[in-house]
Amino acid sequence: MSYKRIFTIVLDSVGTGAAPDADKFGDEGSDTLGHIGEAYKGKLALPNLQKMGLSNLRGQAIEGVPAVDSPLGYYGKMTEISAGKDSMDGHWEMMGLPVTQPLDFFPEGFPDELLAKIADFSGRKIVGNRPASGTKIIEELGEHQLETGDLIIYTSGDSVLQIAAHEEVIPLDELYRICEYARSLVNGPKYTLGRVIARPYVGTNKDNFTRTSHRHDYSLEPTGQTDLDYLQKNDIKTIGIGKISDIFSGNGLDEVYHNEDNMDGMNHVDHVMAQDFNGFCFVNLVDFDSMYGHRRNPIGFGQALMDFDQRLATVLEKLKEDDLLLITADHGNDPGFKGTDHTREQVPLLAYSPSMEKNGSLGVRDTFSDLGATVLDNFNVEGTAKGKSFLSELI
Ligand SMILES: O=P(O)(O)O[C@H]1O[C@H](CO)[C@@H](O)[C@H]1O
Ligand SMILES: [Mn+2]
Ligand SMILES: [Mn+2]
Repeated sequence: MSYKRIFTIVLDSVGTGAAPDADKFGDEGSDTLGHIGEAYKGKLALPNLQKMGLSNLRGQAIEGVPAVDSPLGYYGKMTEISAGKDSMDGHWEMMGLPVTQPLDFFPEGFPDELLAKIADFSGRKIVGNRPASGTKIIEELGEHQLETGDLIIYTSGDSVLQIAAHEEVIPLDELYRICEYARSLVNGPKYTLGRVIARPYVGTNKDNFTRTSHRHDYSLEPTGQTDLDYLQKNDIKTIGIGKISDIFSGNGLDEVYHNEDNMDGMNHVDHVMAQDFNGFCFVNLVDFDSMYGHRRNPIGFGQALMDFDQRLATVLEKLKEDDLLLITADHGNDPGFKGTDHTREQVPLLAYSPSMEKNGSLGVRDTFSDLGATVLDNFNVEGTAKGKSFLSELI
């Protein structure tokens, strides 16, 4: 059987337990879903994800979300082979391009030489220059920025250079120009960074600074062809919702929607589901990560999962016989864990189509690339040859 439309929803950072190589990242014991369940003390309710087998795929069920006797479809986990644990690593790997060369990251701050160029280009001084939480650093340096117009540059455990800028001090078009310039400095060979991120915010003082949805990610150009490119070349329609287009620098996508937030993302999913097409719709919902994971807020994270779960009900209802829905994640971001960085975890893999006559386990996949391999297999397209299709297991 082949499906006419495949929808893949990436719940950004919704990991399901430490990966076998978590020790290399200092992430042993991390478990995003498990620790959210614990924080809710049995009150987490995810009826639709539960029906799909969200706890069946785990060794230990999420508190409040028991495993079910007969899941709707197929369930499993995927292990990441990429060198990093950022969104880019996860999504590129899903699309057959694992990031095997570690990218640069700067736990001690960026080299002076690099910052001097950004200061020269922008005519602004630079403050910050260290790993930090984005909300904490604007609390700390935002008022200084209001007074001086200095740029706030910071990083994290990921390969990222982030520029926080008050929208009324450094207007968006200026911020975006500075970020584009910074991007041009970190495309290798000397410095290779996964992402430059514009982080605009508004507010009058440190107690009310709020980041806006005008965030923009400038990713490294994919270093090779991805499954998206192969699909597109073979006239299979490709649609990106949320930050998918940013992550692939627009490559391999026929149609693109940006999200204001998760619910807006689900509106886009509903909109695309109402269209008739033959192809692949790749969705990223980032609020889990940016609003709750990095903020180490398990209650907010759980609420965002419950909100998603409600919207999932409509998606499940509207799926057609020849549609396939895949739900997964790109890395962990355990809100019960130390620090504020992503966590190296395995990710859930849930597969459902109303045409399925059976259910069962897809096991633990050796790489996220199995997802892209399955999509290519379905549309009969030759691609990167990374990953192993599980299409024939879905019956
Ligand atoms: O703390 P904020 O600014 O949300 O930053 C986070 O967002 C980046 C991209 O996900 C991560 O690398 C982490 O630094
Ligand atoms: Mn991510
Ligand atoms: Mn993140």
